[in-house]
Amino acid sequence: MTDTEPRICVHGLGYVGLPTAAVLANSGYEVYGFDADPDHRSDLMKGSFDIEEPDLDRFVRRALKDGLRIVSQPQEAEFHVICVPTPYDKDLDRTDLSYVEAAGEAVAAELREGDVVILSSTVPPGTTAGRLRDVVERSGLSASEDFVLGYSPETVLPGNTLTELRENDRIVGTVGGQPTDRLVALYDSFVSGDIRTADATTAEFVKLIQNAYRDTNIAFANEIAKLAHEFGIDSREAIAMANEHPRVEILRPGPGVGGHCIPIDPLFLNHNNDIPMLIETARRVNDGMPEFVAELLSAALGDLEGMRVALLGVAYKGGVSDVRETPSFVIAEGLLERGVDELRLTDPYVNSDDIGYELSSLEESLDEVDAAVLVTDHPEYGALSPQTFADRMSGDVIVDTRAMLDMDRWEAAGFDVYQV
Ligand SMILES: NC(=O)C1=CN([C@@H]2O[C@H](COP(=O)(O)OP(=O)(O)OC[C@H]3O[C@@H](n4cnc5c(N)ncnc54)[C@H](O)[C@@H]3O)[C@@H](O)[C@H]2O)C=CC1
Ligand SMILES: CC(=O)N[C@@H]1[C@@H](OP(=O)(O)OP(=O)(O)OC[C@H]2O[C@@H](n3ccc(=O)[nH]c3=O)[C@H](O)[C@@H]2O)O[C@H](C(=O)O)[C@@H](O)[C@@H]1O
Repeated sequence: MTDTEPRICVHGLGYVGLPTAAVLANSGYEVYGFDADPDHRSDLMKGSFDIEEPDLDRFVRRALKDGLRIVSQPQEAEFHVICVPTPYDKDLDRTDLSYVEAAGEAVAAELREGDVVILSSTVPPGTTAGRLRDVVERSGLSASEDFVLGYSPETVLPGNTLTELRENDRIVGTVGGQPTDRLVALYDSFVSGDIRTADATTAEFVKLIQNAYRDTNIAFANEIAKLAHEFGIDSREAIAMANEHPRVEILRPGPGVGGHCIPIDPLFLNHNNDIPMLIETARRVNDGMPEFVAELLSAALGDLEGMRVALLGVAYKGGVSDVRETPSFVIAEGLLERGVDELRLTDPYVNSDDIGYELSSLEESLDEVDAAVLVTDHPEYGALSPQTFADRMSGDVIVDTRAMLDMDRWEAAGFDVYQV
């Protein structure tokens, strides 16, 4: 980089913004990192944060030494990149865009002619060209003449964020017919994937349909699992055989869909319309899986009243510590409602302090329980030994929602194993 390289202000330093700011700084840019949360800012200034991603710690520390400055106010910069939350307000049935608006106001206060503003948060189609544009134009500058306003969705997979941030293809789109070349140049400078261009609304839409596609496909797998159960068939065997067809690729059934994005983003497509039917139904199918898990357990144990049950895995998917929208909590609530007396939760990746709930070690969780439910597909669970369970459990029921255990081996060891 040279002295003439642009400065970049990243607004929001969470799961997306912090790796983004660090990657930009490590690529040689001068980066201001602004987060609205003062505690998070002061932790970051000390190099401390509780976002767990492979290599992120080292990467952020390196950036903080050279290039990334955590600031208590947004700063003037040639590029503003906005990575703030966009939660879905289920009571109002719409996306909460207040954080995007607040960030837009902060950008407007620092905006100069010629700057580029890029929204990276996931939003309903039309947000950048509508709400965000209105807010940023309060600066007195126009998005079609004086500055460039654009959108570029983030598609990183939690657990593999740093790699995907640098390697995934990207889409960049602008509003007001502005050229995309400066956005392309920015991302091209640190991304090895292809950079595609569109208008901002198309770029917003593409992000949403990617996650709705995955949600819908997982729902299909989950529905197949329920049907297979009904017909007394092994769902995994049937799916593996169906997938031998050259144009069939059914995903893996499981305990439901968790995470910060896939259960939420498809809802953004309903914005100002009532068209989605398939997408909404897929949501309901996936949201119904924790109930199906509870039904499997009830069928195996009879009455759940007074039972002790261990839930293996709290994170929403294997190999991560993220518990946002995790099916484990929904399963736990459902089992308690059905009368389960004692529920033990265990997870090798999650800390009790982070979730405000006491977690047990794997061994403790199994002591004298009537049943164990494997919820999260943590890689470690593939190597579980039936002997450890037999030595500790008082019952012999295992519900394996991820089909990770070798049924024959566990049944030979005396367990009744039920798979989703
Ligand atoms: N977590 C993920 O893996 C992915 C998230 N996304 C999307 O990216 C966006 C951000 O998500 P996350 O990083 O996960 O959220 P997050 O909650 O981890 O981080 C957001 C950060 O923004 C800060 N913030 C809130 N208002 C602010 C403001 N006005 N100015 C500056 N900072 C502000 C918060 O204090 C927080 O630290 C969301 O729209 C999300 O849907 C997209 C792809 C992947
Ligand atoms: C289209 C797509 O693959 N989107 C990714 C997704 O990340 P996320 O970790 O939420 O996705 P995931 O690995 O499919 O997991 C979602 C949930 O679905 C479950 N799951 C996943 C695949 C499967 O066959 N069966 C299944 O039950 C997982 O256990 C998890 O609970 O959402 C991210 C996001 O938008 O935040 C996005 O950036 C990622 O690229």
